[in-house]
Order: sequence, then C-alpha cells, then structure tokens
Amino acid sequence: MKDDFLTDLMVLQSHLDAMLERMQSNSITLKRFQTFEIELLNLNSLAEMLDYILNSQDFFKLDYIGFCIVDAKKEIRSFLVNNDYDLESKPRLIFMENHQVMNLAFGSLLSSYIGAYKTEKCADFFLQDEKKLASVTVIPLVRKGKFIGALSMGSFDPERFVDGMSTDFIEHMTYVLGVCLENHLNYEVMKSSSLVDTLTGVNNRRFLEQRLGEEIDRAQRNNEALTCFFLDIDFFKKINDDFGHQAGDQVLVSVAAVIREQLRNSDVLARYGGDEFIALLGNIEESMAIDIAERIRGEIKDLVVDFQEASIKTTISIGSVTYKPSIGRKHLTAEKIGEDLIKKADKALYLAKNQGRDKVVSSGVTSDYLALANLFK
Ligand SMILES: Nc1nc2c(ncn2[C@@H]2O[C@H](COP(=O)(O)OP(=O)(O)OP(=O)(O)O)[C@@H](O)[C@H]2O)c(=O)[nH]1
Repeated sequence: MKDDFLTDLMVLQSHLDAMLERMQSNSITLKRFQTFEIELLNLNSLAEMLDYILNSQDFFKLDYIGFCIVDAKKEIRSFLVNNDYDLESKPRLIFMENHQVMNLAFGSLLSSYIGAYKTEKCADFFLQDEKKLASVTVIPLVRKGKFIGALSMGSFDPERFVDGMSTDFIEHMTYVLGVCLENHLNYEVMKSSSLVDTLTGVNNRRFLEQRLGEEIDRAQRNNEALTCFFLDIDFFKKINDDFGHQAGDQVLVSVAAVIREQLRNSDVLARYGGDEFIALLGNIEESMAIDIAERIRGEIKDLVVDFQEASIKTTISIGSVTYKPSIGRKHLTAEKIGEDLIKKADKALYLAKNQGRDKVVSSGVTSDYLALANLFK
C-alpha cells in the first residue's frame, strides 16, 4: 500500500517536472519572440526590416529563414534598387508576381503550412539550397484578407517542424510582421509619391535637391565622376500656342519617357520646371556623357507625338557638366558643389540655345577647386 502510494507520488512528481520544464522552455521561447517583435517595431525602414528578418536565422536557431513579398507591379523591387538595397546578396528574399501562388499554397483558409518539406507545397517559398531542408513552416502574411507576403522557416532536423505542433508564437510574430510590412510599404509609397512629378512620372525638383548631395557624396567616396545634364525642350511655348496646353502636356510626358529610356535605372531624372529636366549620371566621364546626351538629342528629334489630329515634332537642347572629385581635403559642402554643377550645366544649356538649339554643349570637367573658385566670382 505504502509502496503504491510512493510510486504514484513519483509518477506525479515526474509529470510535474516535465510540465515545469515545458513551462520554462515556453517562457524562454516567448521572451525570444517578444524581443524579436519589439526590435521589429522599432525599425525605421523597409530595408532595415528585411535585413533584420533575413539575418534572424541564428536568433531562432534555424537552418533557413526567408521572406516572400507579393509585388505584382515590381514596384517594391525597383524602390529597393533605387535606394541602393543590394537584392543580389539576398537570395532568400523572394518576390511573387501575383497572389495566385499564395492561393494555391494556402487555400482560402489562409492557414500556414508546417511539416516535411514538400516540393509541390514549398518550392515557391524557399531558395533551393544545396542541402535539402527536412522540415519547414510557411506562414502567410495577410492584411485585410489579402496575401501580402510569407515568412518561410526551415531546419535540417525533421523533428523541428512537425504537423500538429503549436505555432502560436510564430503566428503572432507573423501578424506583427504583416502590420510592419504594410506600414513600411504605405510610408514608402507616400514618401515617393511626394517626390514624383504627377504629369510625367519622373522625379520632381524636391527629389533632385535631396539626391544631388547624396550623389556628390557617393562620387567623392568612390572617387568617381558624376555628370549633370540640364535639358530644355526647344520652342515649347510655340507647341502650347499652336496645339494647345493639353498637347503640350502630352509632349512633356513623351519627352520625359524618351530621356528616361536612355538612362540607367540608377541615374536620376527629375523635372526641374516647366519644360526643363535635370539628369544625374553616376560614374560617367565627360566623353561618354556627351555620347549619351547626343543619343537623347537624336531620339527626341525622331520622336513624333500624336495628339488628336496632330503629329507634333520637337527638339531638345542639352547642357552638360562632369564633376571629378579632387583627392584630399574638401573645402566645400556637397550642397555647394551641387549648386555649382547645376549653374554650370545651365550655362552650357544657354550656349546650346544660342548656337541654334537642338544641340549638346558640354562645359567640360569641373572639380572641388573650380567650384570653390566659382564661389568667389
Ligand atoms: N503644356 C504645359 N506647358 C507648360 C507647363 N509648364 C510650363 N509650361 C510652358 O512652357 C513654356 C516654356 O517656355 P519658355 O521657357 O519660354 O521656353 P521655350 O518656348 O521652350 O523656348 P526656348 O527654351 O528658348 O527654346 C511656357 O510657355 C510655359 O507656360 C506644363 O506643365 N504644361
């Protein structure tokens, strides 16, 4: 009798120990997830958020952590590239063109997947690493009933993620992640739309003023040339007078698109005023700059803008200047050098107009010293 009682007590004790151990382990896991979520909420940009997630593999003691974003119009990708986010070094950041993949994987229940890695279920969410993952979980990020992305986690251990395992912590974290992603995207869209010219879709003067200093800093850091074009449509007033303001608007849109096509994605193009545009071309020396400007001039000369019954033709004049950073101490701020660049490109444009328009004129190469000298003129 006494022995039976002692055996029962020992069994009870071992149950209690196991429960205590589970509670302690859950409490540690909860703390880890809470720490992660608090950090996540404190991040300032989409880029910071992506880096934080993609680098959290060790934090969660996993063999794989990846992030998928639905980006039907490739806007998020181009936003990140334009902001110097190095996508190539982030192969586990996967972009999806449509919601279809998500619908197929998660169905209408919007529920997550947990269990063995199954190609048909998981392949779209994982980079195919050399060593096969044994168990995974993929949790969709859903906002207002729509898939906006997914978090994918994996392990070489088949017991790490098994069907029926509780995913409460991960689901909660993914909810927070969804809210953060949505907020960052909304903020970036709002920010970038205030920096875009609504008529032509290229950037506006405000954006140029912000970027000019950054581009000069970059040129100095990398000791690379930076070219600035000042472009102005010829006799634009006459187009408005002859064909009407709406036709003039259409010409502005078409001209901006042609210039944009001739530049690289990383180059800046901004509408500076009425029919004036400024372009900044990183790492472009003077002779190459003149070739590019000539190509733009030629393309605009060939452009025909159809507006109602009219076929409108136009030309463009371009002033160019190339900045070469001087080695050694800098005497001027990037802002002052930027002002000097625009002034010089504008002067070259004035010469192009005076030489009969439909011309490219380069004012040559300028440096920090020339900019400094210019300041005292
Ligand atoms: N349609 C249209 N016209 C605009 C817009 N913004 C400015 N303009 C017009 O653009 C014209 C610019 O003309 P000017 O600066 O005189 O120069 P231009 O006629 O191009 O002559 P040159 O530059 O000397 O070859 C003005 O008539 C402005 O009214 C716009 O958003 N849409």
